[in-house]
Parts: sequence; structure tokens; C-alpha cells
Amino acid sequence: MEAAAGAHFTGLRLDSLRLSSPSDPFSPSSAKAFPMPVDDSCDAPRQPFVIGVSGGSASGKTTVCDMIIQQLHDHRVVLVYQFGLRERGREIVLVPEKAMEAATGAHFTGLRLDSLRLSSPSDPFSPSSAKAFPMPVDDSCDAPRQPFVIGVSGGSASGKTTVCDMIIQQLHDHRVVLVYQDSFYCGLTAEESEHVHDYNFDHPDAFDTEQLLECMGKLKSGQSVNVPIYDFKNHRRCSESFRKVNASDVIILEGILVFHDPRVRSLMDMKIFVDTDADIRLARRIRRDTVERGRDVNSVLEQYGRFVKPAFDDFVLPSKKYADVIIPRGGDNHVAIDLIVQHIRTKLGQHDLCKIYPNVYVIQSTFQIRGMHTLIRDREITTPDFVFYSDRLIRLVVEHGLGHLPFTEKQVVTPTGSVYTGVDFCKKLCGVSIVRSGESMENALRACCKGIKIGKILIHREGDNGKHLIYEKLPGDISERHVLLLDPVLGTGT
Ligand SMILES: Nc1ncnc2c1ncn2[C@@H]1O[C@H](COP(=O)(O)OP(=O)(O)O)[C@@H](O)[C@H]1O
Ligand SMILES: O=c1ccn([C@@H]2O[C@H](COP(=O)(O)O)[C@@H](O)[C@H]2O)c(=O)[nH]1
Repeated sequence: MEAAAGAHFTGLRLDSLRLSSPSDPFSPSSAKAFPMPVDDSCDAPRQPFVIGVSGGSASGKTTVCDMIIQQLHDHRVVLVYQFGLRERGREIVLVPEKAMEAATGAHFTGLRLDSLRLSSPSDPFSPSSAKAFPMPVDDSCDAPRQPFVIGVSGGSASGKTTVCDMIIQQLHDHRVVLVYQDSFYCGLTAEESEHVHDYNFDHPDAFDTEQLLECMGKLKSGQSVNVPIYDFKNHRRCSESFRKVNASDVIILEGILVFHDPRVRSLMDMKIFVDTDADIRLARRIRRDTVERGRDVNSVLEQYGRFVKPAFDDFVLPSKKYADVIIPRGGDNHVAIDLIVQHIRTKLGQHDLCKIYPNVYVIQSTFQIRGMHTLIRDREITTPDFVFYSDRLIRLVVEHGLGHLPFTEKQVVTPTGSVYTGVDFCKKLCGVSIVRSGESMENALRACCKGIKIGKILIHREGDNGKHLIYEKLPGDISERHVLLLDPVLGTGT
């Protein structure tokens, strides 16, 4: 395509190439005589997405780039930087999605996985032995999922509510609720009301954090809650009315001091700090408080100088260090909001274990994969069919695993004389299989990597306390190699 789709690409030209294709389209000699378009058809001119990564020396720019590339492993990404291409190893655990689902039911423990592994039969593929050691089946996806909790902090009038509203708008296909820290203002007593101008609404003590924690705990555990309604005009909660907040996929907790208390912070999966210039915050606050909160300009300015600014410096700004994402310019920063929404979508689509263990990759299920799982989990399956479909699934796992290895850029010249910029496989590889179940994966690895060295280890577990290495035969230079550990959990689910 690159050759055919240069400046003069026409469908006609592609057609004529196709028509002149040789009788054996796969013969290299005929490929030379009748140059076929090469496999870079996806290289048709597209606007690349260009990302600039900046930061001070040794700030972690390269590490961040590497992590982005690792996570985008199914996309074509080039990294342009001063020091050439580098390889960086990372331990990756690959788990086929259905096995993960099975392993992460309500009662998942590492112990349970281990005990299943140790009980693995002498013939790892034998359906009868799989019957003896039943695997949990995939109905655990009905288990209640943990909501994704986002904390949004920043100075008063920085644009927190605006950013939250934009996130909610963009996440329209998910159930999202917004909880305001402001709802948990203690409110003034009659005595305090007489000296309202002396009250510091920007101090952490102005909030009922215990009640906030209780509400968030309930929401996280899937219960709905009645959140108080706070009236900024008379500085009190409405005594009779509440806002009912239902349990949801995403809970956003927004407020000036939501990062201040470590217990509140620990509830959050993602922390966003809205970073807006102080002058802009003050200007917006004057406008908002005079229009919406029944104040006059003088009282806003006085409160700002006495309480809002000092509290920002003492409590809000120091909590910025806990943020995962800092949004400069608040709601005007559409790129940041887009990124956050994409991230939330990814997390929502992710298996719960991936949230805990970021190096776990769950292979996306397809109907093909589900079909194979259905077959091998069927108690009526014959041994040859079990072996055949297990082998196909194993091959997929191995191929995915190889896809996570580092690569180096490589250019080749195509039969048409054009230069194709591709990648070179990572060379220093080996497999290590756990005796005996790991042996079921060896053939797939050999089929994918010509001449790969495969070592073996036998592990024995004593009680629950530890594993003991009984036997090992590993490549002498294993420390220089990327290791694919072959450690399947086999079973039919019957
Ligand atoms: N990007 C923006 N441009 C203009 N006005 C804004 C912008 N973001 C927020 N505002 C206005 O500033 C005021 C405070 O914004 P808000 O999102 O409520 O801040 P916070 O929740 O941090 O107090 C509101 O009146 C809002 O309409
Ligand atoms: O009775 C009250 C309660 C709070 N405030 C001020 O509100 C802001 C926090 O709300 P934002 O929406 O984040 O701006 C805080 O700075 C308090 O000073 C108030 O004036 N009266």
C-alpha cells in the first residue's frame, strides 16, 4: 500500500496489481516478478497523534514514555528522543480473561489458585483429572464491581465543579454520581451565625469528615445514601431535605479539601487537582458569590484575604502533591479532560484484578475464545478435542505474551525497493515451565519462537507458608534473557 498508495494512489492501480498477481501468490520469486503491495497497508497516510513529553532532567520522562508504549502495545508508536532506542524489561503477567474471571470470584485468594495448581493432574490435559479438581466457572462476573472513585480538588472557584460536569457529560454511558464535600459543612450554630464573618469555612474543621467517610463507605459498598444539602446563603444544612445518591460505576468526590484527610484520600482510585491561576480564581469567586451566594464584593474580598487565601496556602496547595493528574486551566483544558475520561473508561472496562496489579494483562475475550472455553469446560468433551482447543487457547496466550516483549526498530527493503520501517523481535528469550502443567505450554512457545530454550522448575509447597524449589534446570545465561514463565491453571469448570 505504501508503494501503491503514494501521491498517485488510485483504486485502479491497486486493482491492476491484484490482477497481475502470480499463480502462487506466496512464491518469493513470483513476488519479485509481480510486486505485490506489502503488508503495510495500514500505513496509509493518517495523521499521527503527536505527544510531547517534557520535564526536568531525571524527572522520569523516558520512564513515562516507556510505560505509555508498553500500555499501547497494540498500537504503532515511535519514540523520538536524544539517546536512540533502548530496551527496558518489565515483568508482565498474562491471564486469559475467562481464567481471571474464574479466579477472581468473591472468594479469590492466592492460596486457592495455588492449591488448584498443586492438585494439577499428572496429565495436565486429561479431562477426567480436570473433573476431579473442578475450577470455578465464569459466573463471577455477576459479583458486585467496585465503583471507580475520583477525587477532584483545587482552590475555591478553580473550576472543580465545571471539570466534574464535563467528565460526567463525556461519560454519559456510565452511571456517575457527584458528591460535594461542601454538603458536609458542619454549618453554623446560632452563636456562630452572629459572628459569621469570623468563621473560617476553609479550615478542615469546618467539615464533618466522619459523616463524609460514612457516606462514601456506603456508596463504595453499593448502598445508596442521603447526602445533606448545604445552603451557602445562611450557612446551614437544610434540616428536612436530603439529596439521594445512588450507588454507581463512578463516584466523584469534589471539594477544596478532599485530599487533606488520609482516610478520604485512601478511598480514591484517581486524584485530580484543578490548578487555576489565583487571580482568575478570585475574579470568578467575586462574580459567583455576589450573583449566587448572596454576598457583596467587600465581604468576598475580606473573607478571601482572611481565610480563603491562607487556607489555600496551608491546606489546599500542600495537598496537590497527592494528585495523580493536575489540570492546568480547569475546564478550558479539553485535552486533559479527554485523557481522564479515556482513562476512566479503560478502568471501568478492566478486570478488578488489573486495578490492583497493574502488570496483569487480561486478554480480551472474543466469541472465538468464549466458544473454545465453552468446549473445554463441557464435561462431555473428548480428550482429543480438549487437547486441541486447549492448545489453541494456549497459543493465543503465548502470542499475546510475546507481544509484550520489548522490540527494536528495524528497516527492511521490500521487493518493490521501498523501505519498510518495522521492528525486530527481542532476541534474548527463554521459557521456563513449571513441572508438570507448564509443559502443556511448551509446544506453543516452540511453535512461535524458533529454537527457544526452555528450562524447567518443580516447586513443592509445604503447608501455606512457602514454596520449595525441588528441581531446576535453567539456561545458564537466564539472567540476560527475558523469561516467559509457563504456569497455566488447567481445568474444565465442570
Ligand atoms: N473555564 C472557565 N471559564 C469561565 N468561567 C468559568 C470556567 N470554569 C469555571 N467558571 C466559572 O467560575 C465559577 C466557579 O467555577 P466552579 O466550577 O464552580 O469552581 P469550583 O467548583 O472549583 O468552586 C463558576 O461561576 C463557573 O461558571
Ligand atoms: O457557608 C459557607 C461555606 C463555604 N464557603 C466558601 O465556599 C468555598 C468552597 O466552595 P467552592 O465551591 O469550592 O468554592 C470555601 O472557600 C468557603 O470559603 C462560604 O463562603 N460560606
